[in-house]
Amino acid sequence: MTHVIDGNAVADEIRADLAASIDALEDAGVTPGLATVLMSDDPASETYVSMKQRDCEEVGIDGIHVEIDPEAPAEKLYDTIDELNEDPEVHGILVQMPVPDHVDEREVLNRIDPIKDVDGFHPENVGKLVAGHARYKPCTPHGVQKLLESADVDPEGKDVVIVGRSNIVGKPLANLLIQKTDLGNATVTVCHSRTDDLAAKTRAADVVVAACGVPELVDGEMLTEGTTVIDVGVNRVDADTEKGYELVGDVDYESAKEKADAITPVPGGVGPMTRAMLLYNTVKAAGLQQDVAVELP
Ligand SMILES: Nc1nc(=O)c2c([nH]1)NC[C@@H]1CN(c3ccc(C(=O)N[C@@H](CCC(=O)O)C(=O)O)cc3)C=[N+]21
Repeated sequence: MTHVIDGNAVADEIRADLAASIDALEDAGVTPGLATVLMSDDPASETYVSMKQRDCEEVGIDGIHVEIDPEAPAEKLYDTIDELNEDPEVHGILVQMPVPDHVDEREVLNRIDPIKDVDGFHPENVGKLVAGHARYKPCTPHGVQKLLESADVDPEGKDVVIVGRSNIVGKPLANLLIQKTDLGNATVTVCHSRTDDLAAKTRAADVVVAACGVPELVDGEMLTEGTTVIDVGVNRVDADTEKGYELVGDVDYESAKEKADAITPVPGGVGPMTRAMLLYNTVKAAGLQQDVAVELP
Protein backbone atom coordinates (compact mmCIF):
# COMPACT_ATOMS: atom_id res chain seq x y z
CA MET A 1 0.00 0.00 0.00
CA THR A 2 1.18 3.44 -0.85
CA HIS A 3 1.76 5.63 2.17
CA VAL A 4 0.00 8.98 1.73
CA ILE A 5 2.09 11.51 3.63
CA ASP A 6 -0.22 13.73 5.68
CA GLY A 7 1.20 17.24 5.59
CA ASN A 8 -1.58 18.63 7.75
CA ALA A 9 -0.79 16.13 10.52
CA VAL A 10 2.97 16.78 10.41
CA ALA A 11 2.34 20.54 10.37
CA ASP A 12 0.04 20.15 13.40
CA GLU A 13 2.80 18.39 15.32
CA ILE A 14 5.28 21.11 14.47
CA ARG A 15 2.81 23.81 15.51
CA ALA A 16 2.21 22.04 18.82
CA ASP A 17 5.98 21.90 19.48
CA LEU A 18 6.34 25.54 18.46
CA ALA A 19 3.62 26.53 20.93
CA ALA A 20 5.91 25.18 23.68
CA SER A 21 8.87 27.18 22.32
CA ILE A 22 6.67 30.26 22.26
CA ASP A 23 5.70 29.68 25.90
CA ALA A 24 9.40 29.66 26.78
CA LEU A 25 9.85 32.95 24.93
CA GLU A 26 6.85 34.41 26.74
CA ASP A 27 8.47 33.45 30.06
CA ALA A 28 11.40 35.60 28.99
CA GLY A 29 9.01 38.46 28.16
CA VAL A 30 9.12 38.04 24.38
CA THR A 31 6.15 37.60 22.03
CA PRO A 32 7.29 36.66 18.53
CA GLY A 33 5.93 39.02 15.85
CA LEU A 34 5.44 38.33 12.14
CA ALA A 35 4.57 41.02 9.60
CA THR A 36 3.00 39.92 6.32
CA VAL A 37 2.93 42.42 3.48
CA LEU A 38 0.62 41.97 0.51
CA MET A 39 0.85 44.16 -2.58
CA SER A 40 -1.45 42.24 -4.87
CA ASP A 41 -5.11 41.55 -5.48
CA ASP A 42 -4.53 38.01 -6.68
CA PRO A 43 -7.08 35.81 -4.87
CA ALA A 44 -4.57 32.98 -4.30
CA SER A 45 -2.08 35.38 -2.67
CA GLU A 46 -4.86 36.79 -0.49
CA THR A 47 -5.82 33.28 0.62
CA TYR A 48 -2.25 32.29 1.49
CA VAL A 49 -1.58 35.46 3.48
CA SER A 50 -4.78 35.15 5.48
CA MET A 51 -3.91 31.50 6.24
CA LYS A 52 -0.50 32.65 7.51
CA GLN A 53 -2.15 35.22 9.78
CA ARG A 54 -4.56 32.60 11.13
CA ASP A 55 -1.64 30.24 11.84
CA CYS A 56 0.08 32.99 13.86
CA GLU A 57 -2.96 33.50 16.02
CA GLU A 58 -3.28 29.77 16.64
CA VAL A 59 0.25 29.38 18.03
CA GLY A 60 0.61 32.70 19.86
CA ILE A 61 2.63 34.75 17.39
CA ASP A 62 1.68 38.43 17.03
CA GLY A 63 0.54 38.81 13.43
CA ILE A 64 0.68 42.21 11.76
CA HIS A 65 -0.72 42.52 8.27
CA VAL A 66 0.01 45.38 5.88
CA GLU A 67 -1.81 45.74 2.57
CA ILE A 68 -0.51 48.03 -0.14
CA ASP A 69 -2.51 49.03 -3.20
CA PRO A 70 -0.96 47.11 -6.12
CA GLU A 71 -1.13 50.34 -8.15
CA ALA A 72 0.86 52.34 -5.57
CA PRO A 73 4.43 53.40 -6.37
CA ALA A 74 7.15 50.87 -5.52
CA GLU A 75 8.53 53.32 -2.93
CA LYS A 76 5.47 52.67 -0.81
CA LEU A 77 6.51 49.04 -0.40
CA TYR A 78 10.19 49.92 0.15
CA ASP A 79 9.21 52.46 2.87
CA THR A 80 6.96 49.88 4.54
CA ILE A 81 9.88 47.43 4.67
CA ASP A 82 12.11 50.12 6.21
CA GLU A 83 9.53 50.79 8.91
CA LEU A 84 9.09 47.09 9.71
CA ASN A 85 12.88 46.70 9.86
CA GLU A 86 12.93 49.39 12.57
CA ASP A 87 9.97 47.99 14.56
CA PRO A 88 11.29 46.07 17.60
CA GLU A 89 8.03 44.10 17.95
CA VAL A 90 8.42 42.66 14.44
CA HIS A 91 10.86 39.75 14.31
CA GLY A 92 9.90 38.39 10.91
CA ILE A 93 8.89 40.08 7.66
CA LEU A 94 7.28 38.27 4.74
CA VAL A 95 6.50 40.14 1.54
CA GLN A 96 4.14 37.90 -0.39
CA MET A 97 5.43 37.10 -3.89
CA PRO A 98 4.86 37.87 -6.67
CA VAL A 99 4.99 41.68 -6.37
CA PRO A 100 3.63 43.87 -9.21
CA ASP A 101 5.79 44.30 -12.33
CA HIS A 102 6.69 47.91 -11.50
CA VAL A 103 8.27 46.76 -8.21
CA ASP A 104 11.84 45.48 -8.30
CA GLU A 105 11.67 42.08 -6.63
CA ARG A 106 15.40 42.01 -5.93
CA GLU A 107 15.23 45.39 -4.24
CA VAL A 108 12.48 43.99 -2.00
CA LEU A 109 14.56 40.96 -1.02
CA ASN A 110 17.70 43.04 -0.45
CA ARG A 111 15.85 45.60 1.63
CA ILE A 112 14.51 43.26 4.31
CA ASP A 113 16.84 43.17 7.32
CA PRO A 114 18.46 39.71 6.98
CA ILE A 115 17.81 38.91 10.66
CA LYS A 116 14.08 39.42 9.97
CA ASP A 117 14.10 37.58 6.65
CA VAL A 118 12.02 34.55 7.68
CA ASP A 119 11.57 33.47 4.05
CA GLY A 120 15.36 33.07 3.81
CA PHE A 121 15.48 34.87 0.44
CA HIS A 122 17.94 37.69 1.28
CA PRO A 123 21.32 37.16 -0.43
CA GLU A 124 23.06 37.03 2.97
CA ASN A 125 20.81 34.18 4.05
CA VAL A 126 21.12 32.43 0.68
CA GLY A 127 24.89 32.64 1.10
CA LYS A 128 24.79 31.19 4.59
CA LEU A 129 22.60 28.33 3.41
CA VAL A 130 24.83 27.46 0.46
CA ALA A 131 27.89 27.59 2.72
CA GLY A 132 26.25 25.02 4.99
CA HIS A 133 25.24 27.13 7.97
CA ALA A 134 21.71 28.25 7.21
CA ARG A 135 20.20 30.85 9.52
CA TYR A 136 16.66 30.54 8.14
CA LYS A 137 16.03 27.53 5.92
CA PRO A 138 13.54 28.57 3.23
CA CYS A 139 10.12 27.34 4.34
CA THR A 140 9.16 25.01 1.50
CA PRO A 141 12.52 23.14 1.25
CA HIS A 142 12.62 22.82 5.03
CA GLY A 143 9.06 21.49 4.97
CA VAL A 144 10.04 18.91 2.34
CA GLN A 145 12.87 17.70 4.58
CA LYS A 146 10.48 17.34 7.52
CA LEU A 147 7.99 15.41 5.36
CA LEU A 148 10.71 12.99 4.25
CA GLU A 149 11.70 12.52 7.88
CA SER A 150 8.06 11.88 8.87
CA ALA A 151 7.83 9.14 6.22
CA ASP A 152 11.10 7.56 7.44
CA VAL A 153 12.83 8.38 4.16
CA ASP A 154 16.39 9.35 5.04
CA PRO A 155 17.90 11.16 2.03
CA GLU A 156 21.40 9.85 2.86
CA GLY A 157 22.82 7.98 -0.13
CA LYS A 158 19.59 8.28 -2.12
CA ASP A 159 19.21 9.56 -5.66
CA VAL A 160 16.92 12.57 -5.44
CA VAL A 161 15.61 14.18 -8.60
CA ILE A 162 14.21 17.69 -8.22
CA VAL A 163 12.11 18.94 -11.12
CA GLY A 164 12.39 22.73 -10.96
CA ARG A 165 15.23 25.18 -10.43
CA SER A 166 13.56 28.14 -8.70
CA ASN A 167 15.30 30.28 -6.10
CA ILE A 168 12.56 29.49 -3.59
CA VAL A 169 12.37 25.70 -3.94
CA GLY A 170 14.60 23.84 -6.40
CA LYS A 171 17.93 25.55 -5.73
CA PRO A 172 17.74 25.77 -1.94
CA LEU A 173 16.34 22.24 -1.62
CA ALA A 174 19.19 20.85 -3.72
CA ASN A 175 21.63 22.66 -1.45
CA LEU A 176 20.06 21.35 1.75
CA LEU A 177 19.88 17.77 0.51
CA ILE A 178 23.57 17.58 -0.44
CA GLN A 179 24.79 18.91 2.89
CA LYS A 180 26.73 16.69 5.30
CA THR A 181 23.97 16.89 7.89
CA ASP A 182 20.85 15.13 9.07
CA LEU A 183 18.30 14.98 6.25
CA GLY A 184 21.13 15.59 3.79
CA ASN A 185 23.86 13.44 2.21
CA ALA A 186 21.72 12.74 -0.87
CA THR A 187 22.88 12.65 -4.49
CA VAL A 188 20.81 15.34 -6.16
CA THR A 189 19.94 15.96 -9.79
CA VAL A 190 18.18 19.22 -10.61
CA CYS A 191 16.02 19.03 -13.74
CA HIS A 192 14.19 21.84 -15.53
CA SER A 193 12.45 22.83 -18.76
CA ARG A 194 15.61 22.29 -20.83
CA THR A 195 16.39 18.87 -19.40
CA ASP A 196 16.88 16.19 -22.03
CA ASP A 197 14.75 13.09 -21.37
CA LEU A 198 13.24 14.06 -18.03
CA ALA A 199 11.48 10.70 -17.68
CA ALA A 200 14.81 8.84 -17.78
CA LYS A 201 15.99 10.98 -14.87
CA THR A 202 12.84 10.58 -12.78
CA ARG A 203 12.72 6.81 -13.43
CA ALA A 204 16.21 6.46 -11.99
CA ALA A 205 15.33 8.33 -8.79
CA ASP A 206 14.64 7.05 -5.29
CA VAL A 207 12.90 10.34 -4.48
CA VAL A 208 11.24 12.71 -6.94
CA VAL A 209 10.39 16.27 -5.89
CA ALA A 210 8.16 18.09 -8.37
CA ALA A 211 8.49 21.87 -8.08
CA CYS A 212 8.17 23.23 -11.59
CA GLY A 213 4.74 24.88 -11.51
CA VAL A 214 3.40 22.80 -14.39
CA PRO A 215 0.14 21.07 -13.47
CA GLU A 216 0.47 17.26 -13.37
CA LEU A 217 3.75 17.18 -15.30
CA VAL A 218 5.10 14.12 -13.45
CA ASP A 219 2.96 11.03 -13.97
CA GLY A 220 3.16 7.32 -13.16
CA GLU A 221 4.80 6.51 -16.51
CA MET A 222 7.78 8.59 -15.40
CA LEU A 223 8.24 6.69 -12.14
CA THR A 224 9.64 3.36 -11.04
CA GLU A 225 7.91 1.20 -8.48
CA GLY A 226 8.87 2.19 -4.92
CA THR A 227 9.70 5.85 -5.45
CA THR A 228 8.94 8.54 -2.86
CA VAL A 229 7.08 11.41 -4.53
CA ILE A 230 6.91 14.91 -3.05
CA ASP A 231 4.60 17.32 -4.86
CA VAL A 232 5.37 20.99 -4.25
CA GLY A 233 2.93 22.30 -6.89
CA VAL A 234 -0.16 24.29 -5.94
CA ASN A 235 -1.86 25.14 -9.23
CA ARG A 236 -5.37 26.52 -9.39
CA VAL A 237 -6.95 25.13 -12.53
CA ASP A 238 -10.42 26.02 -13.82
CA ALA A 239 -12.95 23.42 -12.84
CA ASP A 240 -16.66 22.94 -12.46
CA THR A 241 -16.62 23.30 -8.67
CA GLU A 242 -18.20 25.72 -6.22
CA LYS A 243 -15.09 27.89 -6.23
CA GLY A 244 -14.66 27.63 -10.00
CA TYR A 245 -11.24 26.01 -9.68
CA GLU A 246 -9.51 23.02 -8.19
CA LEU A 247 -6.03 22.68 -6.74
CA VAL A 248 -3.71 20.31 -8.53
CA GLY A 249 -0.07 19.60 -7.99
CA ASP A 250 2.83 19.20 -10.39
CA VAL A 251 2.23 15.44 -10.09
CA ASP A 252 -0.57 13.45 -11.69
CA TYR A 253 -1.62 12.01 -8.34
CA GLU A 254 -3.68 9.01 -9.42
CA SER A 255 -1.14 7.49 -11.79
CA ALA A 256 1.84 8.40 -9.58
CA LYS A 257 0.21 6.79 -6.54
CA GLU A 258 0.14 3.45 -8.39
CA LYS A 259 3.93 3.47 -8.47
CA ALA A 260 4.94 5.38 -5.36
CA ASP A 261 5.85 3.88 -2.01
CA ALA A 262 4.96 7.22 -0.41
CA ILE A 263 3.41 10.34 -1.91
CA THR A 264 2.21 13.75 -0.78
CA PRO A 265 -1.29 14.88 -1.79
CA VAL A 266 -2.34 18.35 -2.99
CA PRO A 267 -3.87 19.94 -1.03
CA GLY A 268 -2.70 18.67 2.36
CA GLY A 269 0.92 17.87 1.56
CA VAL A 270 3.72 20.41 1.20
CA GLY A 271 1.48 23.54 1.43
CA PRO A 272 0.68 23.26 5.14
CA MET A 273 4.35 22.51 5.84
CA THR A 274 5.47 25.71 4.12
CA ARG A 275 3.25 27.61 6.52
CA ALA A 276 4.43 25.65 9.58
CA MET A 277 8.10 26.30 8.75
CA LEU A 278 7.35 30.02 8.44
CA LEU A 279 6.16 29.93 12.06
CA TYR A 280 9.33 28.00 12.94
CA ASN A 281 11.53 30.67 11.38
CA THR A 282 9.58 33.42 13.13
CA VAL A 283 10.14 31.76 16.52
CA LYS A 284 13.81 31.33 15.68
CA ALA A 285 13.99 34.99 14.60
CA ALA A 286 12.48 36.19 17.89
CA GLY A 287 14.98 34.12 19.87
CA LEU A 288 17.94 35.46 17.87
CA GLN A 289 16.84 39.08 18.07
CA GLN A 290 15.94 39.01 21.77
CA ASP A 291 18.90 36.83 22.71
CA VAL A 292 16.75 34.08 24.22
CA ALA A 293 17.77 30.45 23.67
CA VAL A 294 14.77 28.59 22.22
CA GLU A 295 14.42 24.91 21.51
CA LEU A 296 13.04 24.25 18.06
CA PRO A 297 11.32 21.11 16.76
N1 LIG B 1 7.33 35.64 0.25
C1 LIG B 1 6.66 34.51 -0.03
N2 LIG B 1 6.82 33.42 0.74
C2 LIG B 1 6.13 32.26 0.47
O1 LIG B 1 6.29 31.25 1.19
C3 LIG B 1 5.23 32.24 -0.63
C4 LIG B 1 5.11 33.41 -1.41
N3 LIG B 1 5.84 34.52 -1.09
N4 LIG B 1 4.29 33.42 -2.48
C5 LIG B 1 3.49 32.28 -2.86
C6 LIG B 1 4.04 30.97 -2.36
C7 LIG B 1 3.01 29.87 -2.26
N5 LIG B 1 2.95 29.52 -0.87
C8 LIG B 1 2.03 28.63 -0.30
C9 LIG B 1 1.94 28.41 1.05
C10 LIG B 1 0.98 27.56 1.58
C11 LIG B 1 0.09 26.90 0.77
C12 LIG B 1 -0.96 26.04 1.38
O2 LIG B 1 -1.14 26.06 2.57
N6 LIG B 1 -1.71 25.26 0.59
C13 LIG B 1 -2.78 24.42 1.11
C14 LIG B 1 -4.12 24.73 0.47
C15 LIG B 1 -4.36 26.16 0.10
C16 LIG B 1 -5.69 26.40 -0.57
O3 LIG B 1 -6.68 25.80 -0.14
O4 LIG B 1 -5.70 27.20 -1.53
C17 LIG B 1 -2.46 22.97 0.80
O5 LIG B 1 -1.68 22.72 -0.12
O6 LIG B 1 -3.04 22.11 1.46
C18 LIG B 1 0.17 27.10 -0.58
C19 LIG B 1 1.14 27.93 -1.12
C20 LIG B 1 3.81 30.30 -0.17
N7 LIG B 1 4.47 31.14 -0.98
